[in-house]
Amino acid sequence: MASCSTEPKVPFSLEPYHVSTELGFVLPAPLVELPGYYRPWMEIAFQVSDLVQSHTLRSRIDKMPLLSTEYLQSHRELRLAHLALSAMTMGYVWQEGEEGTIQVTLPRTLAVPFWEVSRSLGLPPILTHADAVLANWRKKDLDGRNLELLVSLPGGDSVRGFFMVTLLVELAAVPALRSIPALVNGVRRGDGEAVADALEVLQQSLQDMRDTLKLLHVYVEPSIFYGIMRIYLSGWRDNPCMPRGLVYEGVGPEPVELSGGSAAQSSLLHCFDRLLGVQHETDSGLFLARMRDYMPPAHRRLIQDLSGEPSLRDFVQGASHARLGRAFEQCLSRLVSLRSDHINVVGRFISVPAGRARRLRSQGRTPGGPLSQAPVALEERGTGGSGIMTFLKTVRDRTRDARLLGSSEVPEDLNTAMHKATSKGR
Ligand code: HEM
Repeated sequence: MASCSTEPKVPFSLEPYHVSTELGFVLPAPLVELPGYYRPWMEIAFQVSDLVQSHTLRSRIDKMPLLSTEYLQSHRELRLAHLALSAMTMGYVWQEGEEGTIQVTLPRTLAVPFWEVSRSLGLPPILTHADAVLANWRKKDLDGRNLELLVSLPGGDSVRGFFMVTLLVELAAVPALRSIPALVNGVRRGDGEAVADALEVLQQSLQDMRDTLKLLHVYVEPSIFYGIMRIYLSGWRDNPCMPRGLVYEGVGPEPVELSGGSAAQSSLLHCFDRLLGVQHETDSGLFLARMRDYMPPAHRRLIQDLSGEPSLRDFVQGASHARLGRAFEQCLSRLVSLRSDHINVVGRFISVPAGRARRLRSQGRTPGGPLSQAPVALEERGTGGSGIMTFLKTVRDRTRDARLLGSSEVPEDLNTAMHKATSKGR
């Protein structure tokens, strides 16, 4: 957040940003059906996983009629259409694995409506976090206690586990999102008590997000994630299997490069970084900024607008308010821990199976089970296309760097550097 001394007249509110007080960034009550005209899409979308497994998805999509998008009217209709068309697109592109993509062109009957729906929503024509997680759920029972996915991809229960746990992480963050107006308005007014209260809510949400993230270890099987699911989340940018991108037939002759679906496209941590004054390094900052192009525009605008608010970090530093300082430091410390937990997840779900597959290949053996299907080109890369571990560790370390100088928990190397700097002048 930038420093700014003038106090705007209108209090900050989440109203303009499509953030629900109950569900945060999650789309409330997603539709489960489109008007009957769109049955040819929905019949295929609900069976993507089976059709890929029987290698018949491409031929089904090739025979699909070209439908007009003019009967899609509400935001929720467009979101369901985007989810359905994106799942079909991922299945179409990756049905034959990494070897079978070089010549792929997305057929007109899929490419044209997908392009139009994407343009109406301000989302890119590829599967995003906003599709697979935020708009891909429904209540299974009338009492709403069980949730299920609307549209799935190959990988069985692990796909369900992966998308559902990510959804639960989004829900765990809702109290923190709800406290953003109190936090921003508190800084504007110079009200240390109100800001400390809001930071304590953020701190608790970050802990709840950490606890929820652990569920991945229960509900997702690493070899299924690595060997089967991952390719269907992958995009056609920075991906050696599709170096030139994907041609959207009927849209234009040039291939288009787009990153795959990743929770790096979740708006949560982007907002928390802005609030807490975390500054990312150039390369990782550019990657994260690019991920914002994959978010619903209203959520992207929230992140942008938070950057224009007076700096919370400067406020805390200037306030000499013990509870406020503690709450701020705790938030950063939990955000660092959340990122460290996530690095462990990535180690278990990507680095370990990738290492095993590489070892077997170097011994001239073919990995068995789901690992035999793992895409080799993605070994060192995330589905969003990043070089994984360096990126994630840099992002985590820069979060740590945002801690306040003089904090008792400042890392040792920084203390040493400060000591050297201050003793020079003596
Ligand atoms: C099997 C589970 C997961 C794996 C293997 C995984 C993997 C990755 C990878 C490789 C990246 C680097 C960016 C890219 O290229 O996509 C990334 C980024 C990221 N992921 Fe995950 N992820 C998992 C689950 C989650 C969940 C459940 C969340 C929580 C919502 C999450 C949040 C993030 C965030 C926020 C980033 C951006 C980096 C940051 O801000 O620290 N991930 N993830």
